[in-house]
Amino acid sequence: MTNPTPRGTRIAHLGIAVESLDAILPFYRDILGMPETPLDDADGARIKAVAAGESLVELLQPEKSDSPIGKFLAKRGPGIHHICFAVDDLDGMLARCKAHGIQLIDETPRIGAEGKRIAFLHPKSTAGVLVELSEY
Ligand SMILES: CC[C@H](C(=O)O)C(=O)SCCNC(=O)CCNC(=O)[C@H](O)C(C)(C)COP(=O)(O)OP(=O)(O)OC[C@H]1O[C@@H](n2cnc3c(N)ncnc32)[C@H](O)[C@@H]1OP(=O)(O)O
Ligand SMILES: [Co+2]
Repeated sequence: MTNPTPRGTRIAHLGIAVESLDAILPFYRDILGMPETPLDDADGARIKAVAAGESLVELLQPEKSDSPIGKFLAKRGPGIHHICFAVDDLDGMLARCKAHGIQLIDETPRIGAEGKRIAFLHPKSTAGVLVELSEY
């Protein structure tokens, strides 16, 4: 099988569902010393991000209970919510995933919190892990 991502697939970010940004941000930013990076809020969540080298950690606090993060917190409590991989060609990768039977949540890419094109894959197709793909 040909490698569709010549630069390799790096982790763009990890998404962590949190009850309170105010309570947890100081751990990452002030104790661990990870620089805060401004991001837009999205998908009914307030988002704060800190840098981990070339990757980010997104802290996601729900604004409403029926949002993806609100439902996740209610069912599972705080914890790792999704992993995001950067790919060179998002449209090509979505077609490739679909051709291999992976269920797409977003058939059409949309703009994520970093202003990049993103799309999610369903956790039922990916061993229970919600996967986000982001174009470099
Ligand atoms: C895009 C902006 C930003 C960025 O980085 O740029 C973000 O990352 S925002 C992050 C929040 N946005 C999303 O998560 C969008 C994608 N997610 C979804 O579309 C939904 O959350 C979905 C489809 C994964 C689940 O929605 P649904 O309404 O079906 O929720 P349920 O609670 O009924 O869950 C059904 C089923 O899926 C399991 N589930 C849900 N979330 C996760 C998860 N994060 N990881 C693993 N599994 C998950 C849930 O437990 C249910 O399983 P079941 O066995 O049926 O109980
Ligand atoms: Co994300």
